[in-house]
Amino acid sequence: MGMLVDGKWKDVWYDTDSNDGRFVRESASFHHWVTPDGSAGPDGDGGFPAQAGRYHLYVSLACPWAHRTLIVRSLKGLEELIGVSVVSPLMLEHGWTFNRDEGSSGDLVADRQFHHQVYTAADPHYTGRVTVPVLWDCERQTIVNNESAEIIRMLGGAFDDLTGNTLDLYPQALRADVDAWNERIYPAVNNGVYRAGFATAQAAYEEAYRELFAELDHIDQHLGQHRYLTGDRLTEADIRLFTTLIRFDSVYHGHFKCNRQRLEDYRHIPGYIRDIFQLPGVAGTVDFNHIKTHYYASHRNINPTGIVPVGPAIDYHQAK
Ligand SMILES: N[C@@H](CCC(=O)N[C@@H](CS)C(=O)NCC(=O)O)C(=O)O
Repeated sequence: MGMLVDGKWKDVWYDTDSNDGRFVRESASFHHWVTPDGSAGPDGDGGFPAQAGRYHLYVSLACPWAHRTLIVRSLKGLEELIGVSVVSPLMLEHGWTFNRDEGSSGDLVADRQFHHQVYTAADPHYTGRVTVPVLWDCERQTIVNNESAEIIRMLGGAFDDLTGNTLDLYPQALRADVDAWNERIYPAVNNGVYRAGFATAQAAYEEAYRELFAELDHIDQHLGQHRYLTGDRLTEADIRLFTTLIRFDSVYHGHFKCNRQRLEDYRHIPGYIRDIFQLPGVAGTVDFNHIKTHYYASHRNINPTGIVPVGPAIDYHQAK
């Protein structure tokens, strides 16, 4: 685990000391946009037209942020257009690395050894964290974007003329509602589990824990009346929430001490998780071996033995 400083790898853990023991997630650094015709995206730059075979995703199957991009790639029928390289689940002194062990693919673009080499290929003087997901442009040999929220938005629309897929995960009429859910779910839930798990002070942990379960209670209540967050239509807000929920009972409940209760003990959340898990193309993106191995065996400051728990035994294929 570490970061790049002026293009050089440094093995350092997150700095929580300067924030009273709180984990503060760094913002992503690459914000270019793929657009249907290469015209300028929200960043104001153009030059990234949607084309089959041009873009490539670097993901970890363990990572909830990267998982969002795999689900949207699948739901939007982009498997043939956008390739994927899967890193090793272990993230240790070199950060994310490439190998071809169980479920990992190696770097299918340039056979690199370390994921940080993808970043220095884009910017030899890059300073910052080296994260997944990354959307790579094989033609310009650079990182288009490394923010999952933006990548799923692009995958959700930019390639529609090529695929003919019209599923709209950010429909105009629901945008305000989707934005509002995203805004409350990111700090309390998506990042909330990390704020609890990576806290290095009791008060910081408890603050995150309280906000997390208050929001989960709210969501459970809401799902008593609605199939999805914004009503009867699946949107990107559901996908963003799902990738945290599917990891919760296996990892966050124990490893990150988010243990007031399991999600399976809620009334409506278990059915919601299964609803999304069982949508065509979603279950194949979920890999509990990578998920559990990554968290329990990579964060040695939290779990020094690196032992990966065998359970829990939860069947997401069953109706609930
Ligand atoms: N804002 C980013 C966050 C991505 C992120 O933090 N990914 C984690 C994996 S779950 C990572 O690569 N961490 C490595 C690090 O922080 O050094 C996104 O949503 O794409």
